[in-house]
Amino acid sequence: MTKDTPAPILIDNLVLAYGQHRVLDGLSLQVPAGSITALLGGNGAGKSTTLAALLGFVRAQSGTVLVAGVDPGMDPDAARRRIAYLPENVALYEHLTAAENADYLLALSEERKERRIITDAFAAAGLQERAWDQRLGGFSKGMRQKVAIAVALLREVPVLLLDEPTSGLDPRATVDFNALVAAVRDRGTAVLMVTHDLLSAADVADRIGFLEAGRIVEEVAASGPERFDVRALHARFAVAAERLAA
Ligand SMILES: Nc1ncnc2c1ncn2[C@@H]1O[C@H](COP(=O)(O)OP(=O)(O)OP(=O)(O)O)[C@@H](O)[C@H]1O
Repeated sequence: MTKDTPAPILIDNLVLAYGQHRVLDGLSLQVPAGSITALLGGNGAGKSTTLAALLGFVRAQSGTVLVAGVDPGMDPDAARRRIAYLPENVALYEHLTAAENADYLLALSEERKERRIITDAFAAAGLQERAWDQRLGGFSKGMRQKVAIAVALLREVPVLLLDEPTSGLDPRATVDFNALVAAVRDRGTAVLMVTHDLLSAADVADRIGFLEAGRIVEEVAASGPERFDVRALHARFAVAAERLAA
């Protein structure tokens, strides 16, 4: 990978409106390979819309969106083949077991793996062995996410999108989840995480971007001289959220 390699997630000057309502207004954001960016912002700031644009669910009025070099507006299927996506409520099949879910989801994306490879990924994701052949019906949110992230790990895609992944997780499950996301990052994946959880973002992200009025108003780094101060950020973020709610 050279310095000149384009970032797998590349958004430049994106303008996107629902009817008359302009939600993204000149949004620019790049997530390089092997890094995690957390996108924070108040309710309705456009975080999920940003993910929808990357997934090709919504089309922009102007600007550039590229997923590993593919424009999701032009070829949404090709873009989605390059993305592992965990929506806020992970969609899995309740009547199938964890292993059957993984098998089925991998078959859908034409990336079937043998059982041993699937169960190795479950183990890496921290899903207990006794859950591998249980139906999803009784699984907690944390367990569902482990299944989903195991599938994401197996797909070996360049981009991972996470929508509010730690909402509803207890602190232990949040720490475990963040460790998993860091492991995915360390394999070279570009990770974009939408969240309200500043502490969790500060724990795992390399960069945090604040979305307000349809664009990134501030971006901070997790290491080096620009390393952010979580308390100062929290104070600023709370003020921004109040301003949006007003
Ligand atoms: N399909 C849609 N049609 C019309 N308006 C929409 C649609 N989806 C989202 N919006 C509006 O766009 C704005 C941005 O919504 P979005 O879901 O992207 O925000 P968000 O930052 O993810 O919010 P939250 O933190 O509450 O999940 C909101 O005002 C929302 O009502």
